Amino acid sequence: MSHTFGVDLRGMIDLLSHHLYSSPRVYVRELLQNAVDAITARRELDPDAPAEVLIEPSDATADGVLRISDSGVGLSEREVHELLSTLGRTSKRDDLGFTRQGFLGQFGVGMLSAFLVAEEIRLVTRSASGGPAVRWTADASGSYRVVVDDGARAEVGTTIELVPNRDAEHWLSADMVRALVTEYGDLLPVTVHVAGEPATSGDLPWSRRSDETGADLTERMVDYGEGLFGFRPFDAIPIEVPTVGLTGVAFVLPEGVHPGTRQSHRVYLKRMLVGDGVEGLLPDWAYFVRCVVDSSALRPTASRESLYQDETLLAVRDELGKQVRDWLVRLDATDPERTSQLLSAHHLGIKSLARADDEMLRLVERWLPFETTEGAVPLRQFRRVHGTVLYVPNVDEFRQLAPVAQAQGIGLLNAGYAYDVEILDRLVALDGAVAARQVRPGELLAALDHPEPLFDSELRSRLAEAGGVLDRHDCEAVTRDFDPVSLPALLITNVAGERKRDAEEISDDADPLWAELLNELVAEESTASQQLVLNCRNPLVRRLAALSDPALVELTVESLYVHALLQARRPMRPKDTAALNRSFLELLNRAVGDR
Ligand SMILES: Nc1ncnc2c1ncn2[C@@H]1O[C@H](COP(=O)(O)OP(=O)(O)OP(=O)(O)O)[C@@H](O)[C@H]1O
Repeated sequence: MSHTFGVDLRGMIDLLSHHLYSSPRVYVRELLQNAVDAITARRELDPDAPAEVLIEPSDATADGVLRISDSGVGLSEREVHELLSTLGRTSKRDDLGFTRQGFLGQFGVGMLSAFLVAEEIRLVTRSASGGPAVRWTADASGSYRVVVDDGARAEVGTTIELVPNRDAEHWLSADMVRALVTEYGDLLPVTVHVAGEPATSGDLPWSRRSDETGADLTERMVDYGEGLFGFRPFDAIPIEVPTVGLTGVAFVLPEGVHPGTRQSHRVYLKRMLVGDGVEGLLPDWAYFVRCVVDSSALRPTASRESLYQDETLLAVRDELGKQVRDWLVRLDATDPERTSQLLSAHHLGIKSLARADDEMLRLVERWLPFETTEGAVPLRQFRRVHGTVLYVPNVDEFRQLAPVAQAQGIGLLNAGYAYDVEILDRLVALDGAVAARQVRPGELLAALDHPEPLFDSELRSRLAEAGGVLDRHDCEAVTRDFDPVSLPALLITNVAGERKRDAEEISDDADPLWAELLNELVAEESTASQQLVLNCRNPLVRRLAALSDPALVELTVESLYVHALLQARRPMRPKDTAALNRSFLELLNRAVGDR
């Protein structure tokens, strides 16, 4: 046996009025929306019908109720029962349930928001389709009365009265109502009067005025943006997506916006404000852009406080992203100075875009300074000098290798920041392998000179005497001659050594065939995972070769290792910290003991 769901009206009213909307303030929007829709419906029948919305706030009426009157299409007695008194029923959808063009409402629940501030709603209406005037009164408990009262109202249209809740009176006062009407309805095509004064202007601020040049419009928009945000935008870009009746302006923020900041945009739908914290209108990379737009076809969620995330919104997001990007490319062609300013303010978003967009990549290549051994230089300039961009993908490694590379006349680029490596990879994909190449620290070794043999063998014997001090740190000593002279030693990772150690660990418990294969792969070369490259030009290293006390040799070698480790900013393992303490205290001891 089948049953029909029962509905507890009081519960529904509570749910919709208190939990759908985030604040009681939306009651103004819902009433305005109904008044404007009613006028739209009447004008479909009679284009010359008056278009008036008048609001008398509760502190301006003798009986303390808020009154809103419209010259709209009105409702017949049957419509009052069917539309006003049935939850979810609306006159703003067609027979197939699609939203009717030109109407703001669509869900058939908005009227209930009046219960956020009112304990009773009274409505008097006369329909444009004839019939007597009707009174409808509803209270928050979910009961309503309908009375036919032809004397209640002479003209076609509707007047709604809200009897304030005891603790919601301030929401219905003149100042509040005027502020809310202007906030939500400023762009509405129908002028709304509050206490006899117009509270809306009806103009889309971004529409070009007849006497205005493009430059004037931009200037006015930048002023408008400053009024909205409290700071002067970098630029204002006109945007338009005709397929969804969208027009507006995208403001490029000046600087200091964090890439993690949520983008939020001011969105109007059919000229009624949805909100100024609406998300998802632009791609994530455009975090430095804020839009103000109006659309006739994007869909709101039922609360009308955000946009419905559908295919259309995704398509609009792509299109708006494209328009911002095109503006950037245009800016680059017409005003390079400003482009470079913009890039330095918002490099992260633009870099992220460059990973998949060739024009953006060229822009980044041309303008964005990268840290290099020659200072902050754009990629293109660096390529012009060095042919190939040699880079290290790690900031600390760059800091360590840069002075050495620089002294040898090798240009090195720091690709250790977000998206750098991907950008360089893309450059290689476009321009070929000659464009950029990652440098392994070991490669730098090959560029360094070998020391003079006599000194080398002397130093090596000292190192041999120092016994296993470097072995303990899984490190092998390498001797080279290089600049800067002031740098005694350089610690680099030995990729081959690391691979060998991993292979050994794996082969311990791998099947014999696999182990053999691995060992073959890493058979030759050193096993240590780090190399301490001693600079034979450095005075301290030179003195090291001449030391006769093996304990002092060991102490010096370990101190040089720890110093190089600190320089390389590698994470300190417990045994490294122990070595640091040991060598530091021992050096101190010797220094103090000598006195
Ligand atoms: N001022 C008015 N004049 C004429 N009809 C009205 C008026 N206010 C409400 N109505 C009728 O009552 C119906 C229900 O209104 P309600 O505000 O609850 O929902 P809606 O406007 O249809 O949709 P939404 O929930 O999206 O606002 C409307 O569809 C409309 O037919």
